[in-house]
Amino acid sequence: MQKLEARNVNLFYGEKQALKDISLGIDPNTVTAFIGPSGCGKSTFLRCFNRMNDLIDNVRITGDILIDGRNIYKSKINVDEHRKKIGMVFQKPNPFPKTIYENVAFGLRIKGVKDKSVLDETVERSLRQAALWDEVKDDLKKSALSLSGGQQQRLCIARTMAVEPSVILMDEPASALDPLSTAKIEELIYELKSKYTIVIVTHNMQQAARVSDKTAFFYLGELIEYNTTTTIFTNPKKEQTHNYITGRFG
Ligand SMILES: Nc1ncnc2c1ncn2[C@@H]1O[C@H](COP(=O)(O)OP(=O)(O)OP(=O)(O)O)[C@@H](O)[C@H]1O
Repeated sequence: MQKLEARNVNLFYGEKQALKDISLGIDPNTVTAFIGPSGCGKSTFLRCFNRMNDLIDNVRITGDILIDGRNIYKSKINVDEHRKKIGMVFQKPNPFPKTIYENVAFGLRIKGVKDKSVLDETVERSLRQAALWDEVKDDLKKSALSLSGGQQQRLCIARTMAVEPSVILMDEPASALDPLSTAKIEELIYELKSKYTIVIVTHNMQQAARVSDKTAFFYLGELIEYNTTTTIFTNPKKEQTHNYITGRFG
């Protein structure tokens, strides 16, 4: 079964249609990149998968979004419960002004977990998965805000993983980072797909080519082409995709 599926999704901000009849399926344990010029709807589409667009006024969505075969817009699901299954990492690292430890433990504390050994284990496991443990293990009581931007972003990934989502959505997770931190995030994305299904919005085409299995190219709210990343970058079927990846627009 596909992990994520969109069927004929249309999205309107007021009168303005931002997504036009988008259908696509994403297999579990893969990395999928959404690419396309600014304003083409990549982030809007990404936000459909955790119902984050619900938080924006005047948004109307038609069509179906399925996660593990379950329609998340139609069935009577608990949206908060659902969002917990879907982790999200944003463009700018957004750690809480708390200690490194408390950032990672946050989701569990909200769930009511109080057992210190459970919290300790989860914090360590999540920081290891986010390839940050060795850098911070002696500083867990320090403020998360004392970390570098790249470390803060890995901390946010650890915080996301601590609550064990099955899907991680990433909206330009490395665009605010230096090349070394970007490389670390890319390595991490590659490793994480054994456990998670990852969808990443990126402006960086080399990044899409490096980390993703499949790539979806969007233009003016339409999904123009969706295929294996190798095909999109070496043998695209549509002229618009070809023009975009060769830098003729966008
Ligand atoms: N909250 C909003 N209210 C109204 N219109 C919006 C809102 N968010 C996005 N839009 C519009 O929807 C369209 C798609 O925007 P979106 O941010 O999804 O594109 P994008 O491809 O992710 O762009 P970028 O690469 O610049 O982040 C744009 O025309 C944008 O102006």
